[in-house]
Amino acid sequence: MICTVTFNPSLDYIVRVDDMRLGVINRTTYEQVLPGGKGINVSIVLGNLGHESCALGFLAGFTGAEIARRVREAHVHADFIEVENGMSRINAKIKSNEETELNGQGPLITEENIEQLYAKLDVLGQGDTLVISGSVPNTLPGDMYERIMARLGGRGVRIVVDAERDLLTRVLPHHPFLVKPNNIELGDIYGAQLKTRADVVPYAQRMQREGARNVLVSMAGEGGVLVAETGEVFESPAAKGTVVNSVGAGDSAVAGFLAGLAETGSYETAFHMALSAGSASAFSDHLATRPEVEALMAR
Ligand SMILES: Nc1ncnc2c1ncn2[C@@H]1O[C@H](COP(=O)(O)OP(=O)(O)OP(=O)(O)O)[C@@H](O)[C@H]1O
Ligand SMILES: O=P(O)(O)OC[C@@]1(O)O[C@H](CO)[C@@H](O)[C@@H]1O
Repeated sequence: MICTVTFNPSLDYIVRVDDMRLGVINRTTYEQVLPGGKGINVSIVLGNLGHESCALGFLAGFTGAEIARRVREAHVHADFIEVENGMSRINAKIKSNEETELNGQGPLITEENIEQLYAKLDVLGQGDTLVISGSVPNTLPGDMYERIMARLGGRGVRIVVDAERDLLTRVLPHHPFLVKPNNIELGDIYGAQLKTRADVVPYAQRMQREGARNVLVSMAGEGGVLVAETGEVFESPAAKGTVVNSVGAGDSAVAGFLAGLAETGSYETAFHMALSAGSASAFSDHLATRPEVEALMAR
């Protein structure tokens, strides 16, 4: 069984604005609303690739109800916890001359809500995979991911973490199965500017020495690097294409990696499926579908 946890789901409000300017009224030329949050995106792409998963997390208010409806519409098994205070966020993704994102804070999650989540996670055991990704609402302590890993430790659950800074570094001693920083996040952690795939390799290896079993570093149009637990290092440029919406490309890469590994047991194939799923999402206005991923892999 694969489960994803999204502490802070969102409705992603994606708009295009010609020549966006601050301090004036800007009018959109295109708008779209999608269910979002990193774990939810991973679940949707896993489903598109033919792998079932269960989406866990916290939802609140009318936005929460709409996120749940849209996740179910995407045929993902959802088992969210409804919280009482506040509302799930609406994250604005503004596409103009540059891409700008405005991500909200999210609702208040109580200790009781966390206990409800633990109860759902306690069924996981040997052979199961848990993906925990994205930010946590700022009302929660910064060691949430670490606490989950400590609780599940020793049960044989493969844990995948896609998060920034402390949320990520604090889980490394618990030996996550996979971490997926992008090159900028990896560079921020180690105080380095990582522009090329060659720049990234030693830092990905360092993150592996600090505890991660597999380190997948995504690099947008530059492709990515995988330092696998076998000791192998894979690197590849990204497929060429026209970017339509890259929101969720990183989550698609995580889903592609898990699907590729489950199907073939090969880290090399998993790596290429990860990059292809990321690019397939970036090249369309929806998250990657299986035929789109296969077409890019064949290239
Ligand atoms: N411009 C692009 N051209 C081709 N492929 C892309 C592009 N942007 C992203 N991708 C693909 O998607 C993968 C993940 O993208 P990226 O590194 O932007 O993830 P991310 O920073 O985690 O993104 P997000 O947080 O929006 O999900 C890349 O490794 C690449 O394979
Ligand atoms: O604020 P977080 O939790 O770090 O990121 C949330 C988010 O930007 O990540 C997804 C893309 O990866 C979007 O669907 C969503 O809006």
